[in-house]
Amino acid sequence: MPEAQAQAQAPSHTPGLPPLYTPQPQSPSRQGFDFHTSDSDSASAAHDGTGTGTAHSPSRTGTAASQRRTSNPPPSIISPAFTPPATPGFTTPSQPRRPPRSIPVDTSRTSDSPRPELLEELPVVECEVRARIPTTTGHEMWLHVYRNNVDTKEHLAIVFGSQIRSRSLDAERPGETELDRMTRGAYVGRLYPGRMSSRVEAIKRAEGVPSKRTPGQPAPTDPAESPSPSPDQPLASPSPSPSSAASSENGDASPLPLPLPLVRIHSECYTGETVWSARCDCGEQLDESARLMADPVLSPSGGAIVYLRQEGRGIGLGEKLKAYNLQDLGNDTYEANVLLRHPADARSYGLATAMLMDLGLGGDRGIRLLTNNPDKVRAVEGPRREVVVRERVAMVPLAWKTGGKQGIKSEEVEKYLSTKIEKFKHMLDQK
Ligand SMILES: Nc1nc2c(ncn2[C@@H]2O[C@H](COP(=O)(O)OP(=O)(O)OP(=O)(O)O)[C@@H](O)[C@H]2O)c(=O)[nH]1
Repeated sequence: MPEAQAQAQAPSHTPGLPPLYTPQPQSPSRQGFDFHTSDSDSASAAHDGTGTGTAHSPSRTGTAASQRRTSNPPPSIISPAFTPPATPGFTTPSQPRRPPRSIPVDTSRTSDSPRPELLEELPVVECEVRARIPTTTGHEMWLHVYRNNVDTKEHLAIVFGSQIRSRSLDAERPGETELDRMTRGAYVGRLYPGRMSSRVEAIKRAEGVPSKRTPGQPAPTDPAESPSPSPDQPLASPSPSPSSAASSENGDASPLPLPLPLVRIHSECYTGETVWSARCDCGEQLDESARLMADPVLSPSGGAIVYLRQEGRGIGLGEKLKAYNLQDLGNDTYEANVLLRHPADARSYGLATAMLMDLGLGGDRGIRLLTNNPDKVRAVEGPRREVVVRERVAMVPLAWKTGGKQGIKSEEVEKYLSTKIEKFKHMLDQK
Protein backbone atom coordinates (compact mmCIF):
# COMPACT_ATOMS: atom_id res chain seq x y z
CA MET A 1 0.00 0.00 0.00
CA PRO A 2 1.37 3.45 -0.77
CA GLU A 3 2.47 5.17 2.37
CA ALA A 4 0.19 8.16 1.81
CA GLN A 5 -2.78 5.85 1.54
CA ALA A 6 -1.79 4.01 4.69
CA GLN A 7 -1.42 7.30 6.53
CA ALA A 8 -4.87 8.36 5.42
CA GLN A 9 -6.38 5.23 6.90
CA ALA A 10 -4.50 5.31 10.16
CA PRO A 11 -6.52 6.03 13.27
CA SER A 12 -5.56 9.25 15.00
CA HIS A 13 -2.93 8.74 17.64
CA THR A 14 -2.06 11.22 20.35
CA PRO A 15 1.70 11.27 21.02
CA GLY A 16 2.52 9.71 24.36
CA LEU A 17 -0.64 7.59 24.45
CA PRO A 18 -0.75 3.99 23.25
CA PRO A 19 -1.99 3.50 19.69
CA LEU A 20 -5.78 3.20 19.42
CA TYR A 21 -5.51 0.14 17.25
CA THR A 22 -4.21 -3.18 18.49
CA PRO A 23 -4.04 -5.74 15.72
CA GLN A 24 -5.71 -9.07 16.42
CA PRO A 25 -4.85 -12.34 14.73
CA GLN A 26 -7.27 -13.00 11.90
CA SER A 27 -8.02 -15.70 9.51
CA PRO A 28 -5.82 -14.50 6.66
CA SER A 29 -7.23 -13.95 3.25
CA ARG A 30 -4.07 -12.69 1.54
CA GLN A 31 -0.83 -13.63 3.14
CA GLY A 32 1.74 -11.22 1.75
CA PHE A 33 4.93 -12.62 0.35
CA ASP A 34 6.67 -13.16 3.62
CA PHE A 35 8.29 -16.57 3.41
CA HIS A 36 10.87 -16.60 6.12
CA THR A 37 11.62 -19.49 8.30
CA SER A 38 14.56 -19.15 10.61
CA ASP A 39 16.61 -21.32 8.23
CA SER A 40 15.83 -19.32 5.16
CA ASP A 41 16.58 -16.09 6.95
CA SER A 42 20.13 -17.02 7.71
CA ALA A 43 20.65 -18.69 4.36
CA SER A 44 19.44 -15.70 2.41
CA ALA A 45 21.45 -13.29 4.50
CA ALA A 46 24.52 -15.35 3.85
CA HIS A 47 23.73 -15.58 0.16
CA ASP A 48 23.19 -11.95 -0.62
CA GLY A 49 25.98 -10.85 1.63
CA THR A 50 23.93 -7.97 2.89
CA GLY A 51 22.99 -9.46 6.21
CA THR A 52 19.51 -8.24 5.53
CA GLY A 53 17.79 -11.60 5.28
CA THR A 54 16.72 -10.77 8.77
CA ALA A 55 14.91 -12.70 11.40
CA HIS A 56 12.31 -10.00 11.89
CA SER A 57 11.44 -9.80 8.17
CA PRO A 58 8.51 -7.41 8.44
CA SER A 59 6.22 -7.94 5.49
CA ARG A 60 2.86 -6.28 5.01
CA THR A 61 1.86 -8.85 7.60
CA GLY A 62 5.02 -9.11 9.64
CA THR A 63 4.75 -5.70 11.31
CA ALA A 64 1.66 -6.82 13.18
CA ALA A 65 3.28 -10.14 13.97
CA SER A 66 6.21 -8.44 15.70
CA GLN A 67 3.76 -6.20 17.54
CA ARG A 68 2.08 -9.25 19.00
CA ARG A 69 5.41 -10.66 20.18
CA THR A 70 6.48 -7.62 22.20
CA SER A 71 4.35 -6.03 24.89
CA ASN A 72 5.58 -2.48 24.36
CA PRO A 73 6.68 -1.80 20.81
CA PRO A 74 8.23 1.59 20.22
CA PRO A 75 5.51 3.67 18.51
CA SER A 76 8.07 5.10 16.11
CA ILE A 77 8.63 1.63 14.66
CA ILE A 78 5.28 -0.07 15.08
CA SER A 79 2.84 2.54 13.92
CA PRO A 80 -0.76 1.74 13.14
CA ALA A 81 -0.17 3.78 10.01
CA PHE A 82 1.78 0.86 8.58
CA THR A 83 -0.81 -1.75 9.46
CA PRO A 84 -4.28 -0.31 9.00
CA PRO A 85 -7.16 -2.30 10.48
CA ALA A 86 -8.34 -3.48 7.09
CA THR A 87 -5.04 -5.12 6.15
CA PRO A 88 -5.81 -8.81 5.81
CA GLY A 89 -3.47 -11.69 6.49
CA PHE A 90 -1.71 -10.90 9.75
CA THR A 91 -0.10 -14.26 10.10
CA THR A 92 2.88 -15.44 8.12
CA PRO A 93 2.44 -18.81 6.48
CA SER A 94 5.39 -21.08 6.87
CA GLN A 95 5.64 -22.76 3.51
CA PRO A 96 8.02 -25.52 2.59
CA ARG A 97 11.17 -24.19 0.93
CA ARG A 98 11.18 -26.44 -2.10
CA PRO A 99 11.78 -25.31 -5.67
CA PRO A 100 8.48 -25.12 -7.53
CA ARG A 101 7.51 -28.14 -9.60
CA SER A 102 7.58 -27.38 -13.29
CA ILE A 103 5.90 -29.12 -16.18
CA PRO A 104 7.74 -29.36 -19.53
CA VAL A 105 6.10 -27.34 -22.28
CA ASP A 106 6.58 -27.71 -26.02
CA THR A 107 4.58 -25.12 -27.91
CA SER A 108 6.31 -25.97 -31.20
CA ARG A 109 4.11 -29.06 -31.42
CA THR A 110 0.72 -28.58 -33.00
CA SER A 111 -2.09 -28.50 -30.52
CA ASP A 112 -5.87 -28.58 -30.69
CA SER A 113 -6.30 -25.04 -29.43
CA PRO A 114 -5.80 -22.26 -31.98
CA ARG A 115 -2.67 -20.14 -31.61
CA PRO A 116 -3.56 -16.72 -30.19
CA GLU A 117 -3.42 -13.89 -32.71
CA LEU A 118 -0.09 -12.13 -32.42
CA LEU A 119 1.17 -8.83 -33.73
CA GLU A 120 3.44 -9.21 -36.76
CA GLU A 121 6.08 -6.99 -35.19
CA LEU A 122 6.97 -6.78 -31.53
CA PRO A 123 6.72 -3.35 -29.90
CA VAL A 124 9.90 -1.42 -29.25
CA VAL A 125 10.64 -1.14 -25.54
CA GLU A 126 13.23 0.73 -23.55
CA CYS A 127 14.00 0.52 -19.88
CA GLU A 128 13.94 4.12 -18.72
CA VAL A 129 15.10 3.66 -15.16
CA ARG A 130 15.64 1.02 -12.51
CA ALA A 131 16.18 1.21 -8.77
CA ARG A 132 16.98 -1.17 -5.95
CA ILE A 133 14.00 -1.75 -3.71
CA PRO A 134 14.64 -3.40 -0.36
CA THR A 135 11.46 -5.25 0.49
CA THR A 136 9.67 -5.86 3.74
CA THR A 137 10.77 -9.51 3.62
CA GLY A 138 14.45 -8.58 3.83
CA HIS A 139 15.17 -9.46 0.21
CA GLU A 140 15.76 -6.98 -2.57
CA MET A 141 14.31 -6.52 -5.99
CA TRP A 142 15.17 -4.24 -8.88
CA LEU A 143 12.21 -2.30 -10.17
CA HIS A 144 12.48 -1.41 -13.86
CA VAL A 145 10.20 1.13 -15.54
CA TYR A 146 9.72 0.60 -19.28
CA ARG A 147 8.48 2.87 -22.04
CA ASN A 148 7.33 1.62 -25.43
CA ASN A 149 6.09 2.74 -28.82
CA VAL A 150 2.50 1.44 -28.56
CA ASP A 151 1.06 3.02 -25.42
CA THR A 152 1.96 5.66 -22.84
CA LYS A 153 1.80 3.43 -19.78
CA GLU A 154 4.71 2.63 -17.48
CA HIS A 155 4.98 -1.14 -17.70
CA LEU A 156 7.24 -2.68 -15.10
CA ALA A 157 9.74 -5.45 -14.66
CA ILE A 158 10.36 -6.59 -11.10
CA VAL A 159 13.69 -8.38 -11.20
CA PHE A 160 15.10 -10.67 -8.50
CA GLY A 161 18.78 -11.51 -8.49
CA SER A 162 21.64 -9.75 -10.22
CA GLN A 163 21.99 -12.08 -13.22
CA ILE A 164 19.14 -10.46 -15.13
CA ARG A 165 19.96 -7.05 -16.63
CA SER A 166 18.26 -4.80 -19.15
CA ARG A 167 20.16 -4.24 -22.38
CA SER A 168 18.42 -0.97 -23.17
CA LEU A 169 19.16 0.35 -19.70
CA ASP A 170 22.84 -0.58 -19.89
CA ALA A 171 23.29 0.86 -23.39
CA GLU A 172 25.25 4.12 -23.57
CA ARG A 173 23.14 7.23 -24.22
CA PRO A 174 24.70 10.11 -26.13
CA GLY A 175 26.19 12.79 -23.96
CA GLU A 176 25.35 11.24 -20.63
CA THR A 177 27.60 11.62 -17.61
CA GLU A 178 28.44 8.95 -15.06
CA LEU A 179 26.01 10.66 -12.67
CA ASP A 180 23.28 10.42 -15.33
CA ARG A 181 23.95 6.70 -15.67
CA MET A 182 23.82 6.10 -11.94
CA THR A 183 20.69 8.23 -11.60
CA ARG A 184 18.82 6.15 -14.15
CA GLY A 185 20.07 2.92 -12.58
CA ALA A 186 22.57 1.90 -15.29
CA TYR A 187 25.26 0.89 -12.86
CA VAL A 188 26.83 -2.37 -11.80
CA GLY A 189 26.87 -3.48 -8.18
CA ARG A 190 25.52 -1.07 -5.61
CA LEU A 191 25.39 2.66 -5.16
CA TYR A 192 26.94 4.24 -2.10
CA PRO A 193 27.56 7.83 -1.05
CA GLY A 194 30.40 9.28 -3.09
CA ARG A 195 30.46 6.65 -5.83
CA MET A 196 31.90 8.24 -8.99
CA SER A 197 31.43 5.66 -11.73
CA SER A 198 28.62 3.43 -12.92
CA ARG A 199 31.19 0.74 -13.77
CA VAL A 200 32.88 -1.44 -11.21
CA GLU A 201 35.97 -1.79 -13.41
CA ALA A 202 36.49 1.98 -13.46
CA ILE A 203 36.27 2.11 -9.68
CA LYS A 204 38.77 -0.73 -9.33
CA ARG A 205 41.16 1.01 -11.73
CA ALA A 206 40.89 4.26 -9.79
CA GLU A 207 41.68 2.37 -6.59
CA GLY A 208 44.61 0.56 -8.19
CA VAL A 209 42.99 -2.89 -7.94
CA PRO A 210 44.13 -5.15 -10.81
CA SER A 211 41.15 -5.71 -13.09
CA LYS A 212 42.23 -8.96 -14.75
CA ARG A 213 41.92 -12.13 -12.70
CA THR A 214 44.88 -14.47 -12.86
CA PRO A 215 44.15 -17.98 -14.18
CA GLY A 216 42.72 -20.19 -11.46
CA GLN A 217 41.50 -17.26 -9.44
CA PRO A 218 37.82 -17.77 -8.58
CA ALA A 219 35.20 -15.63 -10.29
CA PRO A 220 33.39 -13.12 -8.13
CA THR A 221 30.47 -14.73 -6.32
CA ASP A 222 28.23 -11.75 -6.93
CA PRO A 223 27.55 -11.45 -10.65
CA ALA A 224 26.84 -7.76 -10.11
CA GLU A 225 30.56 -7.38 -9.55
CA SER A 226 31.20 -8.31 -13.16
CA PRO A 227 31.61 -5.52 -15.66
CA SER A 228 28.46 -4.42 -17.38
CA PRO A 229 27.88 -6.54 -20.48
CA SER A 230 27.65 -4.81 -23.80
CA PRO A 231 24.15 -4.29 -25.18
CA ASP A 232 24.83 -6.95 -27.80
CA GLN A 233 25.75 -9.67 -25.35
CA PRO A 234 23.16 -12.06 -23.93
CA LEU A 235 22.77 -10.96 -20.34
CA ALA A 236 21.24 -13.95 -18.62
CA SER A 237 23.91 -16.43 -17.62
CA PRO A 238 24.16 -19.28 -20.08
CA SER A 239 22.76 -22.53 -18.87
CA PRO A 240 23.58 -26.05 -19.90
CA SER A 241 20.97 -27.71 -22.06
CA PRO A 242 18.42 -30.13 -20.66
CA SER A 243 20.52 -32.97 -22.10
CA SER A 244 23.47 -32.02 -19.92
CA ALA A 245 21.10 -32.13 -16.98
CA ALA A 246 20.33 -35.70 -17.91
CA SER A 247 24.03 -36.60 -18.13
CA SER A 248 24.55 -35.35 -14.58
CA GLU A 249 21.71 -37.52 -13.40
CA ASN A 250 23.43 -40.49 -15.08
CA GLY A 251 26.44 -40.14 -12.85
CA ASP A 252 28.49 -37.68 -14.91
CA ALA A 253 30.67 -35.55 -12.64
CA SER A 254 29.75 -32.28 -14.39
CA PRO A 255 28.02 -29.80 -12.10
CA LEU A 256 24.24 -29.70 -12.03
CA PRO A 257 22.87 -27.05 -14.36
CA LEU A 258 21.07 -24.08 -12.94
CA PRO A 259 17.32 -24.21 -13.44
CA LEU A 260 15.88 -21.83 -15.99
CA PRO A 261 14.99 -18.35 -14.78
CA LEU A 262 11.47 -18.04 -13.42
CA VAL A 263 9.19 -15.58 -15.15
CA ARG A 264 5.70 -14.35 -14.35
CA ILE A 265 3.69 -12.16 -16.69
CA HIS A 266 1.31 -10.42 -14.32
CA SER A 267 -1.62 -8.20 -15.28
CA GLU A 268 -2.43 -5.25 -13.08
CA CYS A 269 -5.28 -5.70 -10.60
CA TYR A 270 -5.81 -2.71 -8.34
CA THR A 271 -8.63 -4.40 -6.46
CA GLY A 272 -6.82 -7.65 -5.72
CA GLU A 273 -3.33 -6.20 -5.15
CA THR A 274 -4.02 -2.96 -3.34
CA VAL A 275 -7.46 -2.87 -1.75
CA TRP A 276 -7.75 -6.45 -0.48
CA SER A 277 -10.44 -7.73 -2.85
CA ALA A 278 -11.42 -11.35 -2.33
CA ARG A 279 -13.08 -11.48 -5.75
CA CYS A 280 -9.90 -12.76 -7.39
CA ASP A 281 -6.54 -14.31 -6.49
CA CYS A 282 -4.35 -11.71 -8.25
CA GLY A 283 -2.71 -10.35 -5.08
CA GLU A 284 -1.92 -13.82 -3.84
CA GLN A 285 -0.39 -14.74 -7.21
CA LEU A 286 1.84 -11.67 -7.15
CA ASP A 287 3.00 -12.49 -3.63
CA GLU A 288 3.64 -16.13 -4.48
CA SER A 289 5.67 -15.21 -7.58
CA ALA A 290 7.83 -12.86 -5.53
CA ARG A 291 8.22 -15.47 -2.79
CA LEU A 292 9.56 -18.01 -5.28
CA MET A 293 11.83 -15.60 -7.15
CA ALA A 294 13.34 -13.80 -4.18
CA ASP A 295 14.65 -16.94 -2.56
CA PRO A 296 17.95 -18.02 -4.15
CA VAL A 297 17.34 -21.62 -3.09
CA LEU A 298 13.97 -21.75 -4.84
CA SER A 299 15.10 -19.76 -7.85
CA PRO A 300 18.91 -19.84 -8.21
CA SER A 301 18.85 -18.22 -11.66
CA GLY A 302 16.79 -15.31 -10.44
CA GLY A 303 13.47 -14.28 -11.83
CA ALA A 304 11.42 -11.50 -13.32
CA ILE A 305 7.82 -10.44 -12.93
CA VAL A 306 6.75 -8.51 -16.01
CA TYR A 307 3.96 -6.35 -14.61
CA LEU A 308 1.73 -5.20 -17.44
CA ARG A 309 -0.71 -2.35 -16.93
CA GLN A 310 -3.59 -4.37 -18.36
CA GLU A 311 -6.06 -3.74 -15.56
CA GLY A 312 -9.23 -5.84 -15.70
CA ARG A 313 -7.89 -8.19 -18.39
CA GLY A 314 -7.28 -5.12 -20.50
CA ILE A 315 -10.63 -3.29 -20.10
CA GLY A 316 -9.52 -0.86 -17.36
CA LEU A 317 -10.58 -0.40 -13.75
CA GLY A 318 -13.83 1.50 -14.41
CA GLU A 319 -15.09 -1.16 -16.79
CA LYS A 320 -13.99 -3.92 -14.42
CA LEU A 321 -16.10 -2.38 -11.66
CA LYS A 322 -19.09 -2.38 -14.01
CA ALA A 323 -18.31 -6.05 -14.66
CA TYR A 324 -18.34 -6.66 -10.89
CA ASN A 325 -21.83 -5.18 -10.68
CA LEU A 326 -22.95 -7.41 -13.54
CA GLN A 327 -21.40 -10.35 -11.69
CA ASP A 328 -23.41 -9.46 -8.58
CA LEU A 329 -26.45 -9.56 -10.86
CA GLY A 330 -25.69 -13.19 -11.67
CA ASN A 331 -23.19 -13.22 -14.55
CA ASP A 332 -19.77 -14.78 -14.49
CA THR A 333 -16.55 -12.89 -15.32
CA TYR A 334 -16.65 -14.01 -18.94
CA GLU A 335 -20.31 -13.05 -19.49
CA ALA A 336 -19.94 -9.71 -17.71
CA ASN A 337 -17.18 -8.60 -20.10
CA VAL A 338 -19.21 -9.65 -23.11
CA LEU A 339 -22.33 -7.85 -21.82
CA LEU A 340 -20.19 -4.72 -21.64
CA ARG A 341 -19.21 -5.30 -25.30
CA HIS A 342 -15.61 -6.11 -24.47
CA PRO A 343 -13.75 -9.24 -25.45
CA ALA A 344 -13.83 -11.78 -22.62
CA ASP A 345 -10.09 -11.18 -22.39
CA ALA A 346 -8.74 -8.03 -24.05
CA ARG A 347 -5.05 -8.51 -23.23
CA SER A 348 -2.02 -8.94 -25.45
CA TYR A 349 1.52 -10.00 -24.56
CA GLY A 350 3.79 -8.47 -27.23
CA LEU A 351 5.12 -5.96 -24.72
CA ALA A 352 5.98 -8.77 -22.34
CA THR A 353 7.86 -10.63 -25.07
CA ALA A 354 9.84 -7.50 -25.95
CA MET A 355 10.61 -6.78 -22.30
CA LEU A 356 11.81 -10.34 -21.71
CA MET A 357 14.12 -10.07 -24.72
CA ASP A 358 15.46 -6.80 -23.38
CA LEU A 359 16.15 -8.54 -20.07
CA GLY A 360 18.20 -11.20 -21.84
CA LEU A 361 15.51 -13.82 -21.32
CA GLY A 362 14.74 -14.36 -24.99
CA GLY A 363 16.32 -16.98 -27.19
CA ASP A 364 16.65 -20.69 -27.14
CA ARG A 365 17.72 -21.17 -23.56
CA GLY A 366 14.13 -20.60 -22.50
CA ILE A 367 12.28 -19.71 -19.35
CA ARG A 368 10.04 -21.28 -16.74
CA LEU A 369 6.71 -19.47 -16.81
CA LEU A 370 4.48 -19.21 -13.76
CA THR A 371 0.93 -19.40 -15.09
CA ASN A 372 -2.18 -21.50 -15.59
CA ASN A 373 -3.25 -19.60 -18.69
CA PRO A 374 -2.61 -21.55 -21.92
CA ASP A 375 -2.99 -18.47 -24.13
CA LYS A 376 -0.34 -16.65 -22.15
CA VAL A 377 2.15 -19.50 -22.62
CA ARG A 378 1.84 -19.33 -26.37
CA ALA A 379 1.39 -15.57 -26.75
CA VAL A 380 4.45 -14.65 -24.72
CA GLU A 381 6.65 -16.64 -27.08
CA GLY A 382 6.03 -13.97 -29.71
CA PRO A 383 5.41 -14.23 -33.46
CA ARG A 384 8.76 -15.91 -34.21
CA ARG A 385 9.31 -17.68 -30.87
CA GLU A 386 11.57 -14.89 -29.72
CA VAL A 387 11.06 -16.26 -26.19
CA VAL A 388 10.85 -20.00 -25.55
CA VAL A 389 8.70 -21.29 -22.69
CA ARG A 390 10.39 -24.57 -21.80
CA GLU A 391 8.60 -25.24 -18.55
CA ARG A 392 5.43 -24.09 -16.85
CA VAL A 393 4.95 -23.74 -13.12
CA ALA A 394 1.30 -23.89 -12.10
CA MET A 395 -0.12 -21.23 -9.81
CA VAL A 396 -2.22 -23.22 -7.37
CA PRO A 397 -4.41 -21.10 -5.07
CA LEU A 398 -3.09 -21.14 -1.51
CA ALA A 399 -6.51 -22.18 -0.19
CA TRP A 400 -6.32 -25.32 -2.34
CA LYS A 401 -2.78 -26.13 -1.27
CA THR A 402 -3.58 -25.77 2.41
CA GLY A 403 -7.04 -27.31 2.46
CA GLY A 404 -8.58 -23.91 3.15
CA LYS A 405 -6.34 -23.05 6.13
CA GLN A 406 -4.70 -20.16 4.29
CA GLY A 407 -5.43 -18.09 1.24
CA ILE A 408 -8.48 -16.33 -0.06
CA LYS A 409 -11.87 -17.65 0.94
CA SER A 410 -14.98 -16.20 -0.62
CA GLU A 411 -17.90 -17.25 -2.73
CA GLU A 412 -16.71 -14.78 -5.36
CA VAL A 413 -13.20 -16.18 -5.69
CA GLU A 414 -14.59 -19.71 -6.05
CA LYS A 415 -16.81 -18.58 -8.89
CA TYR A 416 -13.91 -16.62 -10.40
CA LEU A 417 -11.64 -19.66 -10.36
CA SER A 418 -14.26 -22.05 -11.72
CA THR A 419 -14.99 -19.65 -14.61
CA LYS A 420 -11.24 -19.48 -15.37
CA ILE A 421 -11.16 -23.27 -15.59
CA GLU A 422 -14.43 -23.82 -17.45
CA LYS A 423 -14.54 -20.87 -19.83
CA PHE A 424 -10.96 -19.59 -20.11
CA LYS A 425 -9.57 -23.17 -20.09
CA HIS A 426 -6.95 -22.42 -17.45
CA MET A 427 -4.83 -25.44 -16.61
CA LEU A 428 -5.73 -25.68 -12.98
CA ASP A 429 -7.11 -28.64 -11.12
CA GLN A 430 -7.24 -29.60 -7.48
CA LYS A 431 -5.06 -32.72 -7.81
N1 LIG B 1 -12.65 -8.01 -16.64
C1 LIG B 1 -12.35 -8.55 -15.47
N2 LIG B 1 -11.06 -8.63 -15.12
C2 LIG B 1 -10.77 -9.20 -13.94
C3 LIG B 1 -11.74 -9.68 -13.05
N3 LIG B 1 -11.10 -10.16 -11.97
C4 LIG B 1 -9.78 -9.98 -12.15
N4 LIG B 1 -9.57 -9.41 -13.35
C5 LIG B 1 -8.31 -9.07 -14.00
O1 LIG B 1 -7.75 -10.27 -14.48
C6 LIG B 1 -6.37 -10.09 -14.67
C7 LIG B 1 -5.69 -11.35 -14.18
O2 LIG B 1 -6.06 -12.36 -15.04
P1 LIG B 1 -6.44 -13.81 -14.62
O3 LIG B 1 -7.42 -14.32 -15.63
O4 LIG B 1 -6.83 -13.85 -13.17
O5 LIG B 1 -5.15 -14.64 -14.68
P2 LIG B 1 -4.18 -14.79 -15.88
O6 LIG B 1 -3.19 -13.69 -15.75
O7 LIG B 1 -4.90 -14.88 -17.17
O8 LIG B 1 -3.58 -16.22 -15.65
P3 LIG B 1 -2.49 -16.70 -14.64
O9 LIG B 1 -1.17 -16.41 -15.29
O10 LIG B 1 -2.71 -18.15 -14.48
O11 LIG B 1 -2.69 -15.93 -13.38
C8 LIG B 1 -5.99 -8.81 -13.96
O12 LIG B 1 -5.80 -7.81 -14.92
C9 LIG B 1 -7.25 -8.49 -13.14
O13 LIG B 1 -7.44 -7.09 -12.98
C10 LIG B 1 -13.10 -9.57 -13.46
O14 LIG B 1 -14.01 -9.98 -12.77
N5 LIG B 1 -13.34 -9.00 -14.67
